[in-house]
Amino acid sequence: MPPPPKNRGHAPAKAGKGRPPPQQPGRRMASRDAGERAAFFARREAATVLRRVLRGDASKRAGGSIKSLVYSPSVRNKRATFALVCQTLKYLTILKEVLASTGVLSSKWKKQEELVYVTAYDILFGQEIAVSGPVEQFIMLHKDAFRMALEKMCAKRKVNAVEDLLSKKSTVKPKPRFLRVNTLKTTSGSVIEVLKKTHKVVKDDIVPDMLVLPPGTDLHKHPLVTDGKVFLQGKASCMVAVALSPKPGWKVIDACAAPGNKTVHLAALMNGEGSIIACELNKERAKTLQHTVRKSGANNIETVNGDFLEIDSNDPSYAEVRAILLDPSCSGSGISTERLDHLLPSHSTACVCIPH
Ligand SMILES: C[S@@+](CC[C@H](N)C(=O)[O-])C[C@H]1O[C@@H](n2cnc3c(N)ncnc32)[C@H](O)[C@@H]1O
Repeated sequence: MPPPPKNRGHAPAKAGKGRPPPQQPGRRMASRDAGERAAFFARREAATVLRRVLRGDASKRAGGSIKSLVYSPSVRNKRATFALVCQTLKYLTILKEVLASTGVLSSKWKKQEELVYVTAYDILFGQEIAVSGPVEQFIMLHKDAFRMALEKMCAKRKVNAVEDLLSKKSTVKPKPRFLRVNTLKTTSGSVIEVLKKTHKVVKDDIVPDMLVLPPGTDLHKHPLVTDGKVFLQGKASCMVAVALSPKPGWKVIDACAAPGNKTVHLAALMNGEGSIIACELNKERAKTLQHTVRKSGANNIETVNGDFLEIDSNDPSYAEVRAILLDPSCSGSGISTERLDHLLPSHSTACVCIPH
């Protein structure tokens, strides 16, 4: 028998499409209300991301990674949205089988099937739902039928819990949280002193001034990050500037620079001495590059919004250039574990495991 779902099955409130219902009078727990409303919107944001991810996967075209889609400016509740997308993908084969076996998906709901999957995940395996719209009402209406279908699946496959239906292939070893100390502003020793009060932190054994923290450590809002004293940069990304090993005083071109993590890493390795010309073709990304440069405190970087291919190599101002860092595709974005590709249907053909 599958374990009982965590939500307690509140009667769904009436709501318009895409809009949560008004707050119920008499409720005292304002923060809980806010959390429920945030969850309502996170389900919609997760459904939009899921649609793009699944379409990209089905068409075998390189769409945006889950992370890049979630971290786009249009997504407000990034943390909850990311968790919902990943969890829904993990349970997707089971959810599809449950919905198919109960035969409740009319053409109306098929048009919004990603929202149905996300909401079904949230109601069957996730949190208690109180703030609801039409899709929540639809899932709540059929919740008992879905639970029975889950029980039948477990019985048929001779497993005790729904989690036992999940493929072992769908889990990968979580990666540590890497961060790079910006030596233009601080030292590894100072950062370790601050972080060790709250986290387990060690120095990386390969990349200088890289620190390693446990997987899942969230430092996005930590003052060290917001002040530009550390950059949340992956290990592979940091190896590039280290491999180039620019010396203080060199003149270097970063040809494809935005968002600028490697540019400012170059500046740190050069101890802020010499000069870096950072080219970025895309206008919006050039603004991000400028922001990264400002945050790093480097004052030897000239940003250029333009095509590095149009640089006139005969121009005497480039005569002194000692090295070019060329990173047209991100060192991390092509790695399947970074992109969480293992969660996609095309990577998990045997997502439901059937014991012999
Ligand atoms: C993978 S990203 C670079 C990441 C960056 N090195 C970092 O570590 O933060 C590639 C960037 O190159 C830019 N780009 C592509 N072709 C370019 C060109 N011909 N000239 C300048 N920038 C270009 C893209 O707009 C994109 O922002």
